[in-house]
Amino acid sequence: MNEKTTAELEKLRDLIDGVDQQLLLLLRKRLDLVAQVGAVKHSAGLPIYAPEREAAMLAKRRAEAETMGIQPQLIEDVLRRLMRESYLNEKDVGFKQVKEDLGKIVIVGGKGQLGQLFAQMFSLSGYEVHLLDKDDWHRASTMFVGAGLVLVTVPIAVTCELIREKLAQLPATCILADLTSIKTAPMTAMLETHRGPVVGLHPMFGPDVGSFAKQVVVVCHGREAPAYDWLLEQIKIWGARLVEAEAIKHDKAMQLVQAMRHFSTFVYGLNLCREQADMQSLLQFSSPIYRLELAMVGRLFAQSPELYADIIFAQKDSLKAISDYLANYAEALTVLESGNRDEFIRRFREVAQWFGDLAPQFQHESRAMLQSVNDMKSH
Ligand SMILES: C=C(O[C@@H]1C=C(C(=O)O)C=C[C@H]1O)C(=O)O
Repeated sequence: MNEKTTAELEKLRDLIDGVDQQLLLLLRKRLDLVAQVGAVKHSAGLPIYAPEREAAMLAKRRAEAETMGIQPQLIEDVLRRLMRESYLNEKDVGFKQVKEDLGKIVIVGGKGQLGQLFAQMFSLSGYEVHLLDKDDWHRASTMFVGAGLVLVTVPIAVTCELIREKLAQLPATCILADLTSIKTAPMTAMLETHRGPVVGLHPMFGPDVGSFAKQVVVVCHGREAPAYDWLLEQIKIWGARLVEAEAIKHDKAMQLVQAMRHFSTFVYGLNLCREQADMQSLLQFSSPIYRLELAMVGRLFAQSPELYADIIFAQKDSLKAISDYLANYAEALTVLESGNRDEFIRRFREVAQWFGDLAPQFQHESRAMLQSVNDMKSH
């Protein structure tokens, strides 16, 4: 670089630094305004997440961007990232308490990660929360006196037994709820053990989400829905979307959504390990999609093996879903072995047709994800 270029670049870079500093000031200002919105919502008992407001705001800003010669997607990306920040910050203000005369909430398995997350959300909403963990059963009967909600969030393998053996003496008006990732067996156990209101919940996210905004919670109705309506309302105020489901249908979906997928991910990792794959060069040569794939596989092994064993072993019928996958894999392999390229293409088309409009939609979605993956690279 000659001196002139250096000087020119330096001048322009100073100006850019100035603009970025102004952006910071504007961000500070926006965060403060959002905090005020949070306070207003808190006192009015409004949900943290306002999808209509977001859609209207995004549409307006996109149109304005267009007239200014800015890619609409750029402002949309920036605003969506800012809105994520808003959910996190609004959360700190706390939430409206929907049911003020509930009495205690006891979280069984309260020291687990999901238990702690729910404990935090209930506390932020003004409820009196008690945690009951493995070593606390000697105090359980006193803890259950005056409880308005007992929420079970223990490993799947012990859920039903624990419900039947330990939760038979709850106050009659107390709500019994669980967060287990299968629903049929725990629902049956709760309904058979407790005479009062029963509801099954399955949060479709892990404990590391910063906020409930836009997250999905599956609801399986048990008994006396009006008694636990406030609980569903409360979860909506936290920003989550509730999806009602029949326990059997939910469990069937989980054979694919959870058991089959986690098991395939496990085998993918197992294979990399057995093959002694050279991770450094895989990373070096990775395209964005492969980087994302490695991240999704690798993140499994950063988590608890017991948790995943529980999820995969939870339903006997998952074995069928997984065996079918293996059969399809083996059969597709024979196409490859026979060198029948036309047959491969025929099947490819068949699957593409089956995906229909979803295939291009997924391509569009994944493009944005892949760009974020690439943005995250620092060298
Ligand atoms: C700030 C608000 O709350 C949330 C955050 C928004 C934002 O950051 O602009 C917009 C809508 C809400 O999901 C609001 O309702 O205006």
